[in-house]
Amino acid sequence: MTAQILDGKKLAKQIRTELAEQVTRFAAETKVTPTLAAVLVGDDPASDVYVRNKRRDCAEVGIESILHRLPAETSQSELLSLIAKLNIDSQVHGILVQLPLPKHINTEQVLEAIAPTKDVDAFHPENVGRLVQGRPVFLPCTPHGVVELLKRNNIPIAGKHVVVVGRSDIVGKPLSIMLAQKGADATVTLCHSRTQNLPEVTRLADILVVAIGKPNFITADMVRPGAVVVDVGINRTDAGLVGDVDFDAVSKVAGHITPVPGGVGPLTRVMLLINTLSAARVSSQHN
Ligand SMILES: Nc1nc2c(c(=O)[nH]1)N[C@@H](CN(C=O)c1ccc(C(=O)N[C@@H](CCC(=O)O)C(=O)O)cc1)CN2
Ligand SMILES: [Mg+2]
Repeated sequence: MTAQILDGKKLAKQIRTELAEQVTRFAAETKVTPTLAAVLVGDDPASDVYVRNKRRDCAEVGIESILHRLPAETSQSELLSLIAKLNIDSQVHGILVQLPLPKHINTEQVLEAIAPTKDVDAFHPENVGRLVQGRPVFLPCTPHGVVELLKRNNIPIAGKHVVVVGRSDIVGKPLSIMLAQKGADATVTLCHSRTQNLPEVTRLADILVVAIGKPNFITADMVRPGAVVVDVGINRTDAGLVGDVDFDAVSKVAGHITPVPGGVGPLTRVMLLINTLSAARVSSQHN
């Protein structure tokens, strides 16, 4: 068997085309251009690429983006005061602080300083709480990207057993909550580094989502034949960019599989655009 490829790059392009029309209509009706402030601290090369790509996506759909590039030595209070300024700037609808931040910065405190109404990453505790309670304002970008990739490829989720490997705040934790929520209705198992007999558990999955940051960790024997495999990992190795799934081996067993690159990553970026437009809509209703 050869798995069907879930092409995130193509789908992201299609959603951006839809979004461009929505942004044009919104701007015509309100005379407001949705605007994202991107905060990049330090010189992590990967973060640099991600922020550049996000800003290119914004330009493509008609969202304005403003880059605030700060040196690695920026202090906690300098960063907090920039966020305080962006919070009260009525021209700014969304604030994105690219992670990871330098080690000396208290990331939790920074994320909590972003106004929840401008928190287009949905990392603020208020937005995480709203997600858990099933009344989100913004959905977190990568988990939303995973769900959209499944839905738009007509992969049923309701009643299916989804095994999520990795319990990060950005991916595994929120994704497992979203999938178990009413409306998505999956049965979810969340696995992590202390899970016993991991291959036995992953083999139970109708849909296996992996987000652990370990190159080629998921091997063919860990996947039930015909399962849907979603690889959220992005690992830079000597062999280039690879996911958490051994793509060549697993694609011989799985029914569907996402590639890396070109799978979940491009959808993560699209969901940020959706949240920025949504933040601008809410803000214009209040003005
Ligand atoms: N503030 C945030 N920081 C981080 C997030 C996030 O959602 N918000 N997630 C990751 C990084 N990330 C977005 O910021 C991200 C990573 C990768 C991609 C992507 O499109 N990947 C491409 C490959 C690009 C490459 O060559 O590296 C792909 O998979 O095809 C998008 C977003 C941590 N930080
Ligand atoms: Mg820190």
